[in-house]
Amino acid sequence: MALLKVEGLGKSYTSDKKILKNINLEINPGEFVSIIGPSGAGKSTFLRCINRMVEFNEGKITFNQQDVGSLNKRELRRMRTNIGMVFQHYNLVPRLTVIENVLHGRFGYKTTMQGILGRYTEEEKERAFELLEKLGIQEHAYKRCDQLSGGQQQRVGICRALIQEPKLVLCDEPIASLDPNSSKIIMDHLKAITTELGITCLVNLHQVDVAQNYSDRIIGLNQGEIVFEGASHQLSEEQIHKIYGTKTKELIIA
Ligand SMILES: Nc1ncnc2c1ncn2[C@@H]1O[C@H](COP(=O)(O)OP(=O)(O)OP(=O)(O)O)[C@@H](O)[C@H]1O
Repeated sequence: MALLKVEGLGKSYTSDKKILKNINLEINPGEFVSIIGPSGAGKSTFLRCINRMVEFNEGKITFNQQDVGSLNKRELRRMRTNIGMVFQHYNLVPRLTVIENVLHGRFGYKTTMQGILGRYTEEEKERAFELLEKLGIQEHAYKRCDQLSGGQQQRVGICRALIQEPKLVLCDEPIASLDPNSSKIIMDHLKAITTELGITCLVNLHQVDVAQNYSDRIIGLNQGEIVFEGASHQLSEEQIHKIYGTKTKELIIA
């Protein structure tokens, strides 16, 4: 059974323009799926509709057998503990330490007061260190996040998402601010750890070659519509042209 089912999804921010148009798709447990498409295609909007960071106007989203659109505030908060997010600009608290930022991923499980006081169990702290170790940054645990490189900060962002014990991780252009070396490290880690933990991953990407290298499946968005959906090896030059409206792959990657 699909972990995520999207039916007839539509989103407009203003009355004169539809950003997402009749999006239909299913994501199965354990899949690694990339969404590609030109700037403004609606990739971020789509990702944000899934956990209702952005409210959608039309259609239905079913996550983990729950009708996302019908959840009240409290139910939504509970559902969001099952969905981790990784952002382009990491969204860490720069003046806090690495370990504190990772533990923030447990916020959804805490009362407001526990969260404010930073009350975490020994088990949670141990898990945070385990994840930092898996991502190769345990030696930085007590450094302030703003002392780390971009690639290291993104690894903290991934640890923070994973400590939630999510069923799904949504990654919104996780390597857009990184150089090619750091990008490879991040994608390798993301793929390896989500595979190891059996976590489903939905990733917005600008780089077609990266999507092809890491994904089980690729979804191509153009002007708010799905214009391609298939296994990575099915993405031909012609399909890429259709997604981006360009003639060569070089133009897209540049
Ligand atoms: N909060 C908002 N209010 C109004 N319009 C918005 C808002 N957020 C996004 N948009 C518009 O929606 C369209 C799609 O934006 P979105 O960020 O989802 O695209 P994208 O494919 O992720 O683009 P990029 O790759 O550049 O991040 C754009 O035209 C954008 O200007």
